[in-house]
Parts: sequence; structure tokens; C-alpha cells
Amino acid sequence: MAKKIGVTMEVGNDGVAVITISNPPVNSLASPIISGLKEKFHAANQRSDVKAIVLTGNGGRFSGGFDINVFQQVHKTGDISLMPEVSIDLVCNLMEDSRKPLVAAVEGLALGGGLELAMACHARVAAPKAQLGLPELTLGVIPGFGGTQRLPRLVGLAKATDMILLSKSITSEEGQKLGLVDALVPSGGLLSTSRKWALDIADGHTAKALVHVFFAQRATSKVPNVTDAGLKPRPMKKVAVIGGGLMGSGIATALLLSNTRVVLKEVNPEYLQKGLKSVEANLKSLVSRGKLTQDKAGKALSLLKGVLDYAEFKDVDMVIEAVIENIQLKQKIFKEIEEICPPHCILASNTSTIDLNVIGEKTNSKDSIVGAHFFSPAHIMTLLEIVRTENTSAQVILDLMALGKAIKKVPVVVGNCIGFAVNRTFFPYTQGAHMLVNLGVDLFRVDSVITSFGMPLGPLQLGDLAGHGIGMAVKDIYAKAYGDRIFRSPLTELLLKSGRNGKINGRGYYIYEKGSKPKPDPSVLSVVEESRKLTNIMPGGKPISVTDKEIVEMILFPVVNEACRVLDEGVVIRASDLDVASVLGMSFPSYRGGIVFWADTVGPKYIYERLKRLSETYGGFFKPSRYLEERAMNGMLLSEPKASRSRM
Ligand SMILES: CCCCCCCCCCCCC/C=C/C(=O)SCCNC(=O)CCNC(=O)[C@H](O)C(C)(C)COP(=O)(O)OP(=O)(O)OC[C@H]1O[C@@H](n2cnc3c(N)ncnc32)[C@H](O)[C@@H]1OP(=O)(O)O
Repeated sequence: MAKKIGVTMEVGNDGVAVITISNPPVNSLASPIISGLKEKFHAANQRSDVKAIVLTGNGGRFSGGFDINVFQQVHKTGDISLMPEVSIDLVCNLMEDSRKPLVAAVEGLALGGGLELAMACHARVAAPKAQLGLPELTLGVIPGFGGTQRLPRLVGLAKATDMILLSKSITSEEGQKLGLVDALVPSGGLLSTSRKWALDIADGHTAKALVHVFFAQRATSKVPNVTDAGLKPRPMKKVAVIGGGLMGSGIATALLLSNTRVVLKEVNPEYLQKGLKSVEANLKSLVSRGKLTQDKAGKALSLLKGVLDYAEFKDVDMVIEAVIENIQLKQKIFKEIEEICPPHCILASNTSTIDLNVIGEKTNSKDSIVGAHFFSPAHIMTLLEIVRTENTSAQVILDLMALGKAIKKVPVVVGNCIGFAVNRTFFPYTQGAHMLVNLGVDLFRVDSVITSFGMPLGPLQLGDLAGHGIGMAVKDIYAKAYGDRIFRSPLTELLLKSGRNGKINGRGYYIYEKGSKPKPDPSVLSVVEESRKLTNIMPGGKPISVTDKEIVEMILFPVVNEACRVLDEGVVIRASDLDVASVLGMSFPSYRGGIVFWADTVGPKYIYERLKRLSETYGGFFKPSRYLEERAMNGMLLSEPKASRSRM
């Protein structure tokens, strides 16, 4: 059968024109293809029903490059006019300067002119293991479709030089790491993802998301009945930090960097020395990274005083308690400091989970009690969750907001519940991953898919970093508070039993060695197998088969679901506060706008339907919240304000 050579264009109901190169077996860019591309790109830009364009190749290959036969004809005839004009008219005017976004959907291979066409597009979505290269020099010509200019801008000069001068190809996986490929998706999802990318660019989503985060961050400084009540923040000249561990020393460092005098209290000389050394190490590391001058570090350190009792607490303006998550200990400390400290002193806890009313139970000055929830490392992460109880005074909130800004944090005022806003919203993040692993999905794949989505760490590696001991400590607190939607996984307990505390002792799901990247630890798979036997949730004892998209949905949709409950209960003043908290506290990708903004781009109705189906299969962990159902059914966005105001 004669091979079908040509370029086709199909415009979908979504307004995306898919332009396909067909020239078996490698979709080489013969003259008819070049002229066909020019015609179709021109048409796509003219048509009012086309919002965006996807360029792809037929038969599982993007394009093997310019048609080498033409070179042969030119050699034979000496007729250079056989060479079609490609660089300016096609690659620059019609593609790169296209008024409509153009995304290349690359599968199999994109070589020579094929890769050069893909680089003239505004984004590249690729299937795994595609071969990408500019092998023109092997034919005695240069990458004449602009590759010598575009490749260095995408992957850097050194790598581009290597690829061009040595005609070295790379895979799409390496291309993603280098920035040549914007998204890596299974072949099955290549076109749909490319269409979505093209529409997102057309709708300015990426820009929209970042602009949203910009204004959302500024909106956090507006707290009704606090910042509009005519109050003035009181200066915090001297602050005491109780507990010199990872968090306490980080908080002390952040305070010192804003020229605040700090008293650091520990229970014994050994712990105190350790805490003081940690502060010193934090400052030294900032100096070594060029973030702080040596003399500023010295000045900061001069403001620090280590103590073993409360004698220095008589004139402090604020106490920030940062001891272990033990309720009795915290209650004891709050009772003691209330007796010692001056009446105006703010009594703050850095607890990440415990109800503040419980912590302050044995005190009388409830209006001075507030949560100052920092995120680790406290001197680096910018989010400061200010947790208010129904008794916390407006003045105390305003003072802590002002201090937060002074120490270069972004204060977000949230309500008092287990996990407050961020940790509560994201507790399903780890649980969803545990469920997938217990359902037989490879744990390292789960982390890889979630980092491809844009999170800095996958949920399992995050567990390693936080330490599995902490995971165990808070597990029961969440189970007690949100038991109806908790997935009970034995994995954390089994890890600890096998001596895997996480990065803290060099082993968790990954192996952590100084000076090298974390490496997946295959020996952890025996622990995973034990967990799977205990939970026994694999259907018919067999691992489930899920796409990468389903992995993202099974982990992040329950997070969105919990965010809906946080919105519904008025734990945050506005939805955009939760976007800011998710970006700054959990490093949710800012180019996706934050957890609620992203959910609205995916669509509440789609999320609701997916969760409903998942809950029918896997139970209450996925059960859609009332808020999500209501919004989905009424075609409302999750970010639309509730009729009734927040509870704060
Ligand atoms: C000299 C002229 C002077 C002009 C001066 C102007 C200078 C400015 C330059 C202007 C243009 C430059 C810009 C762009 C240049 C290019 O793109 S050059 C081509 C770059 N591409 C390649 O080098 C790829 C070469 N091909 C391969 O590496 C492999 O074929 C493959 C694509 C990886 C596939 O391998 P495999 O699956 O093993 O199949 P093969 O058996 O190798 O090939 C299958 C058939 O396909 C034919 N073919 C392959 N590539 C091309 C191609 N680019 N053009 C035409 N035909 C191609 C191959 O010959 C096989 O054919 P059959 O034997 O008939 O089956």
C-alpha cells in the first residue's frame, strides 16, 4: 500500500488544532511535509475556532529530521534550489512567532530538523525513552532549522555543544532534567496532556497562577478585626525560645537575624550546648552560602543567651515554646511561664499539631496564647502559621504578625484545629502514598510521579526527611481527630522496627550518605511486602495497575478534599490563604497557583466524581466532603467565598 505522505490538521471541540506529520517510516521532513506544515500552521493561526496548536508525528515517531534524500539530490544535481526554505518562514515566522501557543507532542524520536521543529514550539511534552538529538554533523551539515540557537537556550551551552558537535542524542528523561522537555507522560496520555498544556498556555494559566500567588500572598496581611481595628503592633525586643532542638534553634536563628535579643532555654547543659551550636551552625551555613556576612553573623550571635532556668524571662516580650510534641510537658511549661513572665508577654507554641486550648489548659491568660507554627528549617522556610484560638486577642495576633514580617516570614492567620491549615490539609498526602504502596504500586514510582507533578519531594521521601518517629508520634492524634478518613498503614511502624528512622539515621525508603543524593534502598522492599501482607488490600492479592495521572489523583485529590473541609470550617480567612500556605509551607508548585487554585483549574466536578468512584472502591479515605460535593453539584469554584464568613 502506497505510504501516506502529508500533514493533517484536526481541530477538537477544545479548540486545539492537532497538526500531524505523516511520512513513514520516520516522518522525515520531505518537501511536501515542509509545505504542508507551512499551510497548516498558517491555517491554524487564521481560524477563529483554534485556541492552541499541538504538533505531533504519526506512527509513534515525531520526526527523524530533514529528508536526507534531498541532500543526495542536491549532491547529484548541484541544484541548491531543491532545498526548501525552512528556517525563517516555517520555524520562526509560523511557529515560534505563532499567535497561538504551539506544543510539540514528542514520541519515539525527534532528530535533526525534527527536534528543531519541536524546539521552535513553545513547550515540549514527551513520552518516555524518546530519542532527542541533532546529528546533522554526521551528514556534513549544521542544524540549520535554528537548533544551534535554541538548544543552548534550553539545555545550556555546554550540553548543547556536546550534543551538536558529537551528534550525541539524549532520552526524553534526560531532556526533562535539562529543560528540553517540559513534561514527561506515558504515550497513552501524550496527546491529551499536550492539548492541556497548549490550552493552559493559551489561557495564561501558568502566568495566571503565579500572578494569583503574588496577590494572594499580599492578601494574607489583611485580617478582619485585627489589622483594621486601629491597633498598633507592640515591639518585641526580647524573645525567649524554649527548646533548642531542630525547630527551636531554627526559630532562634530567624529571630537573631532580625536583631531580636533571644534567650534560649534548655533543660540541661548538654542540650543547651547542642542548641547553641545548632544556632551557630545555621548562621555559619548562611555565611558559607553567601546569604549573610561574617560580621552580621557575629552580631546576631551576640544577641543570643543560653539559660537553664527562667531568671531571664522576667522582661521578655514573647515566649515561643518549641519542645517535643508532649501535651503534659507543654501544659507544665505554659503554667510556669505565665507565672514568671510580665503580663503583656505573648505565650506562643510552635506545636505543629496539638490543640492550643489543650496546651493552655492550666493557664489563666488565654488571650495571650497563640500558635507560632514555623516550618522546618525554621530559619529558611518563609511560612509562619499564626494559630489563634477563640480567646487569642487581636493585639497578640497583630504583634505576632508584625514579628513574623520582621523576621522575613509570611504570616498566615489560621484557626485552631488538629494540624491547623497546612498539616491538616496535607495529612492525606502521605496517607494516599501509603495506600498506593499497600495496593502494590512501586514506592519509588509514586515519589517520582509526584515530583514530576511539581512537588519538591515525593510523599515517601518527605517522610524520610521529617523522620518516621515524628510520623508515629502524630499518627494517633490525627486518627483521633479525623478517624473517618484515615488510612491506617503499618508501614511507618515497620520502618522504625527495621531501624529506618529516615534521613536522621541515614536510612528510610532511601539511603542517605553525606555528599550524595538520596538513593532508593531496594532492601526496604521487604518491609513494604510485610506491610502489604498486613493490610492485605491488593485486589485478589495482586498489585493494582495505575497510570501516573491516577497516582497524582489518588494522592492530591484527598488533599484537595481536606482543603475543602478546612475552607468549610473557616480555618482560613480566604481560600487564597490556603494557596499561599500550601506553596510556602509544603512547596506546592507556585506555577500551579496553590492547592485550591489548582483544584479549580482541574475542576471541582471532576475531582468530586473521581473521589466518589475511588471511595466506592477503596473506602472512606476518598469520601468526598460536603463542601466539595456542594460546589461540584452547583458548578461553583472551590475558591468562591462562603456565604457565611470564616470563624475567625
Ligand atoms: C548537502 C546539501 C547542502 C545544503 C546546504 C544547506 C545547509 C543547511 C542545512 C539545511 C537543513 C539542515 C537542518 C536539518 C537537517 C537534518 O535534519 S539532517 C537529518 C537528521 N536526522 C538524522 O540524521 C537521522 C538519520 N536517521 C537515523 O538515525 C535512523 O534512521 C533513525 C531515524 C534513528 C531510525 O533508525 P531505524 O529505526 O534503525 O531505521 P533505519 O533503517 O535507520 O531507517 C528507516 C528508513 O528511514 C530512512 N530514514 C531515516 N532517517 C531519514 C531521514 N532523516 N530522511 C530520510 N529518510 C530517512 C532510512 O533511510 C530507512 O529507509 P529505507 O532503507 O528505505 O527503509
